Amino acid sequence: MTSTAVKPLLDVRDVSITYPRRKTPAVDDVSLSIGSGEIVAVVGESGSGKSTLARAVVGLLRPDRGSISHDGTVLAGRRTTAQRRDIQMVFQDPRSSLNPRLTVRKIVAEGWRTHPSARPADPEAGLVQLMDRVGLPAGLLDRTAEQLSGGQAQRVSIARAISIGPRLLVCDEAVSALDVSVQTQILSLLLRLRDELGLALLFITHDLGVVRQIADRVVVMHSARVVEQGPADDIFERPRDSYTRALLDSVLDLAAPPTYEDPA
Ligand SMILES: Nc1ncnc2c1ncn2[C@@H]1O[C@H](COP(=O)(O)OP(=O)(O)OP(=O)(O)O)[C@@H](O)[C@H]1O
Repeated sequence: MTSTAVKPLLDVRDVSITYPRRKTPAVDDVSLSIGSGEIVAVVGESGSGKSTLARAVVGLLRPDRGSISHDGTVLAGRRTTAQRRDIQMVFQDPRSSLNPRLTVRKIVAEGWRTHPSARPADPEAGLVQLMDRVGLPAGLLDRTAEQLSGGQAQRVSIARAISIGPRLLVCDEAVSALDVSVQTQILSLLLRLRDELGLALLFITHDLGVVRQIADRVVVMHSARVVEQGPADDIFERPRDSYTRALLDSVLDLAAPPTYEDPA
């Protein structure tokens, strides 16, 4: 009997990263994979290594050990234009990741300069379509980034990221700076983009409530290492690791209904 192994879109194998002048690794022997159209959340407390891992996946940092493969090809050395195009990042705070003086039009079309093959035949129609995809009126194209609300700015960041047709979006705390109601709207936008475009997401967050809303699979990090990973339902309903259980308990405490004392 023959079997054809499906290549994951992204495969992180035994990756370790130590920052210069640091004694302990920021990421220690981490492995995870993401399939096409899959949403994988990496969750853990501040300092557990999540952002370092995200930066390595998009090529901003190079692992000291282990490998990162894209579509079955190990990403070593300089990435090709196609590899860079395929993995895009959305940052935490759209107000600091977007140039406040640039118009939305300039920001969203920016990627077409470095990736001309992604430029649509009719760029203006392409811009209007991208705005529609992220739920913004085309009338905002001539506003500057500083004139946008936080939620609008994060939608523009997402439009910029998807303008060149990536297959994987790395979202590093992409909703943490937003109000809870705006968070929910951005999460449903990301879920819709997964359905419409087949986008995969590597979703970095410290917030288990966010993970519950969006993830197919969850990777729990603690002190630079993966302590547990699996389907979201298993992690939430049958956590095996004591750190995962403690994380879940802390959220359950927060979510517990308030108890009122009878003043009488
Ligand atoms: N540029 C850097 N130089 C040296 N050490 C760093 C650097 N960036 C992060 N670190 C250290 O690496 C470890 C992991 O940090 P990282 O930012 O990846 O964690 P995190 O889980 O994303 O936390 P946070 O949500 O607070 O960013 C921490 O000990 C942090 O202090």
